[in-house]
Amino acid sequence: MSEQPPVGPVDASQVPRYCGPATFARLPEIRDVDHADIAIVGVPFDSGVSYRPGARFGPSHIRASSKLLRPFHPPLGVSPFATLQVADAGDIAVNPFSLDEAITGIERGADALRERADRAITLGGDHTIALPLLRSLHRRHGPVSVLHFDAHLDTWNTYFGAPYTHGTPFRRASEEGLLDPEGCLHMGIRGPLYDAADLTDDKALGFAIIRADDYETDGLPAAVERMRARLGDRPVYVSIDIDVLDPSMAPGTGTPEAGGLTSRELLHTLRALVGCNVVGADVVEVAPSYDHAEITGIAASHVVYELLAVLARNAAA
Ligand SMILES: N=C(N)NCCCC(=O)O
Ligand SMILES: [Zn+2]
Ligand SMILES: [Zn+2]
Repeated sequence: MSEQPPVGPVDASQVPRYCGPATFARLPEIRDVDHADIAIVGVPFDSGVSYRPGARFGPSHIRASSKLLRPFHPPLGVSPFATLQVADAGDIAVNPFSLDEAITGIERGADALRERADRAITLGGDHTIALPLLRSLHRRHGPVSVLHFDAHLDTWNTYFGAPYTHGTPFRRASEEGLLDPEGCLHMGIRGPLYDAADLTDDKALGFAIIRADDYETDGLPAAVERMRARLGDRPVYVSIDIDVLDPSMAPGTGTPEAGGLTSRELLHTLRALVGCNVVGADVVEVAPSYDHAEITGIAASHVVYELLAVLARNAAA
């Protein structure tokens, strides 16, 4: 952290919220600060989707839905933007016509951003982007625990013979040795699979599972306790597919599944990461064309804010 107090968001008592800037939470752009503790960066890319497209517009939608965020987070008793220098690093612009080039471009963009910011929270984009982000992170941290919130496993092998898709990033990451197989965990899994073997394959890749149903049968505190026990003090990458939420609370997404978490359950679970070594995060699969009244965008922006509050609380400890 630098000596100067952080440059914070535009003051909503001076400049109404619906006036610019278009950055996340009306924060400064990264070029306006010396160094950022946390960068918010967009990856507007959705060429890896298997069903509804549109997550390329996720970053701008989440930013637009983040204007009402306020400075103080009561449950954790922190002011994230006053504790940490958070800045918006804009978007990593990648090739929409070549998955291979896009994946290399995202990795290079993430590497370059690390020169200017200690950690990044990435706004997707479809879930394909987690693979290059994990490749980049591996260079700095070695194998990490992935804490993966999603309706879907995303450890499938290929789609139409293609290895890089939004349903396959964590299988590729595991094969490449990017993950700590003792510490990876899916949260919120539900819905139909292709085959029972999907689950045995997933387990062999190093993932444990807390299902959406477990929230119902065992309750939220048990889910949180199991999560913390699995993560321990390992470096954790938090990957949040917004479709982990029930479609009623996140309609704006490409592969919705009934029976998901409430946004309250998700925010509460994330809050329990206080004290964990969170080294990076993404929020993916927000597809605004299927959203209504910014329901999904607001959920995603609060998810980012919750992560920022956790990181601020950890930094203040
Ligand atoms: N990563 C997300 N959102 N979805 C993966 C679903 C892949 C499928 O169509 O089976
Ligand atoms: Zn999903
Ligand atoms: Zn996913």
